[in-house]
Amino acid sequence: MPALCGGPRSQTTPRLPWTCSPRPISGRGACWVPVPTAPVPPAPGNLSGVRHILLVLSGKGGVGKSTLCAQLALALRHEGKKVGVLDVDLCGPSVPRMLGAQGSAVHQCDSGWVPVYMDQEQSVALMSVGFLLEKPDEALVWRGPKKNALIQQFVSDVAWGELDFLVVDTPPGTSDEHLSVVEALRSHQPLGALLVTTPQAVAVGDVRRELTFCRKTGLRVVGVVENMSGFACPHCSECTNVFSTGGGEELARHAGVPFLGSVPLDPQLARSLEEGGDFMRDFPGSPAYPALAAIARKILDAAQAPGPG
Ligand SMILES: Nc1ncnc2c1ncn2[C@@H]1O[C@H](COP(=O)(O)OP(=O)(O)OP(=O)(O)O)[C@@H](O)[C@H]1O
Ligand code: SF4
Repeated sequence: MPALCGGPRSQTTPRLPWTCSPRPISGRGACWVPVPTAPVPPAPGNLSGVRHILLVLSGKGGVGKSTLCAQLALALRHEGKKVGVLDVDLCGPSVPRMLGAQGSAVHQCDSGWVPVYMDQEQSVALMSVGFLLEKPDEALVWRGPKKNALIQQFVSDVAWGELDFLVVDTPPGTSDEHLSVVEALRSHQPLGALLVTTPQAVAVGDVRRELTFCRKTGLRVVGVVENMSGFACPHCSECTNVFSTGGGEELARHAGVPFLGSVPLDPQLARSLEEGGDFMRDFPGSPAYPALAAIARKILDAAQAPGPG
């Protein structure tokens, strides 16, 4: 693992094309805010210690991509893996809040940006534009080239160290940012995509477009997950299908890709996400827990299976 600066941060300027300036963030020291100065060349990368990269995609907003990213990172950690979470949902970064890291600052050291670690063992590392904003609810109003340059820099300039998995949260849809992240990551590691949908037909229709995106960009589809698949009552654990159900499984079968499982709407999960807690540690008896744990195990199996991802 490359040496990360644990002590006072050095004031090394990151690689071109960025110029960086230390900017104070209220009550929590300085963070480095990148300012693009030129078109971005392909970077050699800082991902040499990362074994598997999982891109989490959905065609529609609000279906639970960030939730799945955060919880699968925790579930993989509970399986003894070292995990990184890269949040490239630049306009709606929610992973820092969900993992209780909101308000943390990114530091700079000789090997690049030091991610924010969730624990002393450094078993979950996070990088998000949310750490670079002066105010957590500030909007990033940038045009495509600047966003693409920041994504490139997240890939090339973060000192991830040794990771078993890097889970990447993306914006909804198939935009420029998706192409940028696929291009930026492609040369580094075997890459797979996890497609998230909800049971309603519209979300399933949108996820079909994600499947097309994966085919066109040569991304291996690790599997489909159906989220918000029924409401799990916290009192009796009865699962009520608020919407239709089974759409994700049918879609996966139709597309010839694995179906990894269904996660119910779970009030305990919602609360844990709001509070930034460790759901996989704190709620082993809750209805969403076995579903998430089983999906994480299938991802581990997929990572061990021969193939491009
Ligand atoms: N299975 C679940 N049980 C309870 N609440 C959930 C579940 N999945 C997601 N949520 C809640 O639904 C909301 C939307 O989820 P999330 O932010 O993960 O979606 P997203 O697809 O990442 O959204 P965006 O497109 O805005 O990035 C969040 O408030 C989250 O807490
Ligand atoms: S789901 Fe129905 S049966 Fe279960 S506690 Fe709620 S109201 Fe009662």
